[in-house]
Amino acid sequence: MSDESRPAPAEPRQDSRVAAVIPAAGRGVRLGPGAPKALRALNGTPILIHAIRALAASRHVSLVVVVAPPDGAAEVKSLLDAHALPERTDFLVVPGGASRQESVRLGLDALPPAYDVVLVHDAARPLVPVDTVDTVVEAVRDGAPAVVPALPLADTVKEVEPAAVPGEPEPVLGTPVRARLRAVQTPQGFDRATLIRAHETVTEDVTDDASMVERLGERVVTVPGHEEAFKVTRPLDLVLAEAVLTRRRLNDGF
Ligand SMILES: Nc1ccn([C@@H]2O[C@H](COP(=O)(O)OP(=O)(O)OP(=O)(O)O)[C@@H](O)[C@H]2O)c(=O)n1
Ligand SMILES: C[C@](O)(CO)[C@H](O)COP(=O)(O)O
Repeated sequence: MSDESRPAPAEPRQDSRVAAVIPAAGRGVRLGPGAPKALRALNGTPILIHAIRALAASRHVSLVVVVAPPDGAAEVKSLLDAHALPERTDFLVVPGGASRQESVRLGLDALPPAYDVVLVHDAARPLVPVDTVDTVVEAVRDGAPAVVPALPLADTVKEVEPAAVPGEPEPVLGTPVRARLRAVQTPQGFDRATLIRAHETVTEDVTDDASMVERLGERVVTVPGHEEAFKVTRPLDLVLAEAVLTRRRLNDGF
């Protein structure tokens, strides 16, 4: 985008209303057979309920839009009724789509007009601390059109030529400088109009919402992520999530 056609930098939006869209429609194939991942239990409570509570814990978030498995909206509504959630937060449930991108778009379609800041948060990141949520909101309110929580990498990363057959050796093409790399998490926070424009414009498959905004040529910034905001993807992640909850209980003294 040329400098002339690029929109002026966003103004701070301190009084903006904040909604969270929680895509929860994935199957959880990498977690192994069973119910859709968001509906599986973590210490006896569905992963989705942990994620909703984590977002609703932020005093900034006044609406949570849950994007349910395509045939699971009624079940998710019952789950929300059955679990204690903050009364100051409104909830909507919509059915999701075949990809994360489509599910997020369906969640955005359901957003009432009053909300001008949108967080997109994976149900699969049930333990994100409220301070991380608040940091993302504050950065958007301070004028960033797109904000991602990010952490430095512990591993060295190689670019490879992916093998046609999984498990076969893969030629290494290069080693990006690790100090310049970040692993990004959710919630990712957006100026609503920017995120909607990104979803209307970008048709390629991407793995997060911020990369759609990057493709518009808009500014995306990072804020510090948190190690407890990890994504429950494989079975070992559930073990880690249970350990984190145990540590929190011990730290809280009950
Ligand atoms: N069609 C889809 C696919 C994914 N998601 C959501 O996007 C988030 C991140 O996706 P991921 O962790 O990859 O979940 P799954 O797609 O369920 O995992 P897998 O690839 O192992 O099946 C999850 O909260 C998931 O529910 C979604 O709402 N709709
Ligand atoms: C959005 C995300 O959580 C950022 O790290 C991630 O890209 C989701 O990827 P997935 O393949 O859908 O798990």
